[in-house]
Amino acid sequence: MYGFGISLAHPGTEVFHCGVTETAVAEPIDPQPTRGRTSLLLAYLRPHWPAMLLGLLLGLVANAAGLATPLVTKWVLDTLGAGGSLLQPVTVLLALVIIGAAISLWQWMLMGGVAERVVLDARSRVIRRYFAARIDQLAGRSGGELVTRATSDPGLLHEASGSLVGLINGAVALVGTLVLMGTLDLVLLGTTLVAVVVVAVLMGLLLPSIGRAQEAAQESVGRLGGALEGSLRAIRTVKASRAEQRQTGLITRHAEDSARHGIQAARRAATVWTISWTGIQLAVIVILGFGAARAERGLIEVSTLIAFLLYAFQLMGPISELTQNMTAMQAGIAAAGRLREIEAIAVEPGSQSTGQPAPVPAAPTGPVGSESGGVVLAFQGVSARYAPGAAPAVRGIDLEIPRRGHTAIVGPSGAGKTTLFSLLLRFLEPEQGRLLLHGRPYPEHTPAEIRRRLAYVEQDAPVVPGTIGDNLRFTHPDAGDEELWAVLRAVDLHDKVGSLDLGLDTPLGATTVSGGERQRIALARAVLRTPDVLLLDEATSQLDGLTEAVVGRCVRQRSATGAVVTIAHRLSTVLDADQIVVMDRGRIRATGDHAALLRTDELYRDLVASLRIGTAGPPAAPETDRTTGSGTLLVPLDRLPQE
Ligand SMILES: Nc1ncnc2c1ncn2[C@@H]1O[C@H](COP(=O)(O)OP(=O)(O)OP(=O)(O)O)[C@@H](O)[C@H]1O
Repeated sequence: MYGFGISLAHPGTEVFHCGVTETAVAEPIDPQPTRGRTSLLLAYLRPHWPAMLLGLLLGLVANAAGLATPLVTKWVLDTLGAGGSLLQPVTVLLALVIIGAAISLWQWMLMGGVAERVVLDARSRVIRRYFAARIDQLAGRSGGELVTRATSDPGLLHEASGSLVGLINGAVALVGTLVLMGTLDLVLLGTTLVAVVVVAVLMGLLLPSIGRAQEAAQESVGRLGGALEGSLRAIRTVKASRAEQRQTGLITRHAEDSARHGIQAARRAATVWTISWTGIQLAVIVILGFGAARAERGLIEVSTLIAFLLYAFQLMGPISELTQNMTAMQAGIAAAGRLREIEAIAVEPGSQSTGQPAPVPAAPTGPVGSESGGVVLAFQGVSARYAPGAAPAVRGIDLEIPRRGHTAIVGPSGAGKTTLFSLLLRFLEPEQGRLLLHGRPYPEHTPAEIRRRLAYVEQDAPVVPGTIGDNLRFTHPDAGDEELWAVLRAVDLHDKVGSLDLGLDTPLGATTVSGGERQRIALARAVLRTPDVLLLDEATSQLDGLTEAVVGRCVRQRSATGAVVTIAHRLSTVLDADQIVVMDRGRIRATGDHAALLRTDELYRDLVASLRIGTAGPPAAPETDRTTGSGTLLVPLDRLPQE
């Protein structure tokens, strides 16, 4: 009946990867002191206190009905012995049973609802926090581990949510039972107390170790999630490296660890229960022997002995309740500690991670500020690093992006090109210097205000879950079908999508489109209502000629009326640029156009050579010094499943 689910828990052992320092909320959580950790659990329960209070009251009433039952049974027996009418005592007995059952049912349903709402609250808070978090706070953690925190850990609060009410109810029922036993016969009570104390001591010794084993099991589940998610994401590499067995063994070991700790917890729980039951049963036998002897000597009535035995049998109820709720509370406390770690993740300025979603800022009505002249974005003496103490990723960057035209950033791997984009998108804050948008310093804008003026195409061009239409509308959910077809035309996907049975409603799995098509879908999303600046991190994998031509066309069209900044890996892109920025070891080494840089900058000449970009020769298939980190996916869009 009272199972010990292999439940959950995880001490807050993980250390935060804490990047930039501006936030005050990323304090590490001390996982140890139990009192402090209990308050973490209480924080999740607090919003539900009115329902919990009602649950407690209902539980106490049901307890009272249960406690009165043996006494009324004695009344029935005494009336029977005296030859009186049984109508009244039997009616009271029946009423007690029915009222007790009805109230227990109500309490059960009420607390079940509370438990679900506690879990929902916790899950919603974690999800909100993830999407409000600063990129650097999530980047250092495994995706699987983060998913476990949103799915499995809040589930552990389910049982724990009723544990406080259960503990109070159980304690009241235990004390009430003992007191009523005392009113019946003190000698028999003494015998019972010995059994209760033995059981309590054993439980006190074993229960904490059950909690610890459950925590260890949950930690292993978290590691399992992290390793599994990472390996599945790299499944092509895993298979190409013939590492299936190795990965299976590695990940299964986490599952085995979890099972080992779970089995430990189950064994200890079984021991506790066996000892408790046996202890109470032995006590009942002793009470029966003692009681019979006392009844024989006329020291107590037989009806008193029967009532006492009924209480003795009932004792297991509150003891079970206490044990079960203490176990659930241990698991809940550990889960609350893990969830609190997530709540301590630093969020971006202006985000509302704990309340309702942030209000959508007003649509841009045009360039902000006129003081910036022809410059849309500017870096002024910017230095940045990814973690305190790490080497700066970029240093002393001074750069202006004109309102119109194409700026291409080139440089060897690790030169800091992507870091410039991270700073522009406010994924990373500068340590020194400042950035300006339309002449206004970045801190005067929220990240959302800045990002709504930038369109960004990631190098890997990930598709988001959903249909082709969902992907295109991701930035502007209100875009109409006409707008979508227009951008599909712009990236030459119009015919292909048009030939699909479901058209824009075709589901788009990340593994069902080729790398080039993914790039074009991402580009289409970015050029739909393109704002002031298009940021394009060019794919390094060899893309098909059509995609390259489409990208070049979009860049040219866009740069005629607005600003385009590319991290360039292709001849055509570099040649097209109005301004080329050469980066090396975190610094801007030279700026100019292709011809000027070829004349003046040795590194640029080397880069050109390594890309086989000849001033005379035809565009070559680029060979780059970067790896893309993404596999090229080989099923073309026109062969997507038609449903
Ligand atoms: N998330 C990160 N955490 C810590 N260091 C990082 C992170 N991202 C980049 N770096 C470091 O910052 C420096 C600049 O990296 P960045 O990614 O900007 O270079 P890049 O020119 O874009 O290189 P690539 O062409 O290989 O992508 C490198 O030394 C890199 O190791």
